[in-house]
Amino acid sequence: MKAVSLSRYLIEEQRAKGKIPADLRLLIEVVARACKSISSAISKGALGGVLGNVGTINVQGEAQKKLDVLSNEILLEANEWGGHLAAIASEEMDDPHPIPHRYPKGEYLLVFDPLDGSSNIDVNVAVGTIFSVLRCPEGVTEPEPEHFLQPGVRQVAAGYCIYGPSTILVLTVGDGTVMFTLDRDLGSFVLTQDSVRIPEDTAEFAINASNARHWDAPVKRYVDECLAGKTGVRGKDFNMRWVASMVADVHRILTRGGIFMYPIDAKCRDKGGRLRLMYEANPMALIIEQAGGAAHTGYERILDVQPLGLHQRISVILGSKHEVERVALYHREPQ
Ligand SMILES: O=P(O)(O)OC[C@H]1O[C@](O)(COP(=O)(O)O)[C@@H](O)[C@@H]1O
Ligand SMILES: [Mg+2]
Ligand SMILES: [Mg+2]
Repeated sequence: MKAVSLSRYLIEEQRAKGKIPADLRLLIEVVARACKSISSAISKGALGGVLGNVGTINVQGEAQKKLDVLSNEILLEANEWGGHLAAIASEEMDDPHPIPHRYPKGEYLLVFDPLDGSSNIDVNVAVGTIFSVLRCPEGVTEPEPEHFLQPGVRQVAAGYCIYGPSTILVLTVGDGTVMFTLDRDLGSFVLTQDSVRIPEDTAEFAINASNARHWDAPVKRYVDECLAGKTGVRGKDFNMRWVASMVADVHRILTRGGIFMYPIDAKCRDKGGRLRLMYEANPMALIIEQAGGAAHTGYERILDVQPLGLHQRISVILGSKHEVERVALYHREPQ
């Protein structure tokens, strides 16, 4: 069977379902091209001089890694001349980046986490890029931060690229979730999984257990019940995994099911949570829902949250549907 490249897939989707306008297709292709460059830089490791810190602090107050900065530059450079965008926002930039020579029809807003899982770069563990595409509101010529503040349901596309043993691009345009693997010999992303489906049940959970003493009661109850295994109320043993790269933890869930939690807790309550709404929670929530999973804060569906800030943080509980529903139920029940 002939390999289906990302470009061919997008063109066929555009023709068959009219789902992907030409501008959006080109925008996704530009992002994918940038991800190939990031993948290449990462694979060089110490030989490419890309490990370690730069010595600067980003808008989140976190030390920037050389690869955070480089990935951001690669994505900016690729997209600012693409002509399909009105503005770009990133984890690594305080404010939106305007497009210098905006094509009159540049009607999209691109938001990204250029390098997710930064703490794993120097130890050679999988990292990734997460992106979200929104429509620029009608009549807006110079987008301001407020124009990005649209609930996740309004995303027209979302995806991530994981740089692991292989480089895989996962994409949704709101019509299912698909995966492409980078063929380094051909230099192109090739479709390797159509219609990704997450099993509704699971016996695997992911949470940073070092925060256990800060957790709220519903999360503690859920994890305690998993840990009790066969002898507890769940009547089955659970496995636990935590990569500390959201892309890698989400990728495992898309591949074999599971639940991922970075819930709001006493430690991060004043910030609203740990993970970022616009370029981590929202794109991942769309990808997960489009694969039959669920994504919740514990109190509401992530995609329904009205963002209040570009770099807003939020509680995240996502993955196998029945497990996410169970955690949400524990949040509703009186403790
Ligand atoms: O350090 P912790 O608590 O394990 O947090 C890990 C989480 O932080 C993140 O690395 C944050 O992403 P960035 O590297 O883009 O800041 C997530 O990918 C991951 O789920
Ligand atoms: Mg991240
Ligand atoms: Mg990051």
